Amino acid sequence: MGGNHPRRTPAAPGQADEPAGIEIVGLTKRYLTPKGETFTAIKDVTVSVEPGQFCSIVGPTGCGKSTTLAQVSGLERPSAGSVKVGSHIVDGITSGVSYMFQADALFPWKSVLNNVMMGPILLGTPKREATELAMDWLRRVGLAGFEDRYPHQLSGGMRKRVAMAAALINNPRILLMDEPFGALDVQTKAIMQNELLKLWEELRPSVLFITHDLDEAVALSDRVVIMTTSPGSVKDIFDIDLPRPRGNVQEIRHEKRFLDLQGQIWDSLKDEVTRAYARTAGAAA
Ligand SMILES: Nc1ncnc2c1ncn2[C@@H]1O[C@H](COP(=O)(O)OP(=O)(O)OP(=O)(O)O)[C@@H](O)[C@H]1O
Repeated sequence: MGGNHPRRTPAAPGQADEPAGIEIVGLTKRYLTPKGETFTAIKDVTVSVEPGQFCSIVGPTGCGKSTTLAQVSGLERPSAGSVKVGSHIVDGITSGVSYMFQADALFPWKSVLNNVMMGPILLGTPKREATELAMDWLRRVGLAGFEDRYPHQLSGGMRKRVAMAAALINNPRILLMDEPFGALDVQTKAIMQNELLKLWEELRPSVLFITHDLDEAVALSDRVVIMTTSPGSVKDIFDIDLPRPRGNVQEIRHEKRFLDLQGQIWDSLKDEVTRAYARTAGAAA
C-alpha cells in the first residue's frame, strides 16, 4: 500500500486484521427438490485461495458456482467436506467477509452515504467516524458530491461504485463476488474492473470471483478454477502469471501471454459448456 492507507474500522469479533486464505476441501452440496428427491449441485470440490489472492471460478451455467460461494459465506451448510477461512472451519456466517452480487444489494430508501456507512455502523463505529469513513470511501470510488442521492438516482455504474465502497469499507479479509459486473455495458464493466483491481491491490482481501466472462477472469485473477458440468467439481486450475499491477484491463487483453492463457482456459471450458448446453437442449426437446 502507498501513503494513502484506508482508515480501518474496528475488527469484528474473531476478525484478524491481515488477509486470510480460503481452503475448500471435498465440498459437496445436496439439495432436496420439491419432489423430495436429492439433487447434487456440487461434488467433491477442492480449491484453495492463498491469503490476498484473487481467484476466479468459471463454469457452465448451473454447475454450482453460486452454491460453492454460499458454502464459503456460511449462508448454507455443506452436505460433505469443509470450508476453512483462515484457521477457522466455516460453521455459520463468517466474520470479515463482504459480498458483491450482480444485483446491487443497496437499500433503496437510504441515501448513498447511509448505504456506505451501514457496515461500520453495524460494527459499532460511532456515527461521526462512520460518516467520515464513508465520505472518504465515496471519494475513493469517484462519488464525492453524490452523498445525498438515492440509488434510483444513479446510473448502473455509479450504483456498482456504491456497492463496491459498501463492500470494502470494513476492510474485509474475504471478498465474495458473484458476477458483480455481469449486467454492465462493456465500457462500464472495464472501468469497474480497473477500479476493483486498484482497490484490491491496496487492501488485498482474498477474493473468490464468479464470472462467465473468460477475459474478465484472466485479466483480474491470480488463479482461474474451471468447474465441470453439474454436479460441479473442479476440472482444471490455471495459475495466471501476468505481472501485477495489471494496469488497464482493456490493454492487457491484447498481450500475447494473455491470449495464450485465455486460449488454454477456453480449451478446458468449451467441452463443459457444450455438454451443459446439450443437456438443457435435450431436456427441452
Ligand atoms: N436451494 C436450492 N434448492 C434446490 N436446488 C438448488 C438450490 N440452489 C441451487 N440449486 C441448484 O443447484 C444447481 C447449481 O446452482 P448454482 O446457482 O450454484 O449454479 P451456477 O453455476 O451459479 O449457475 P449460473 O452460472 O447460471 O449462475 C442448479 O441446478 C440449481 O437449480
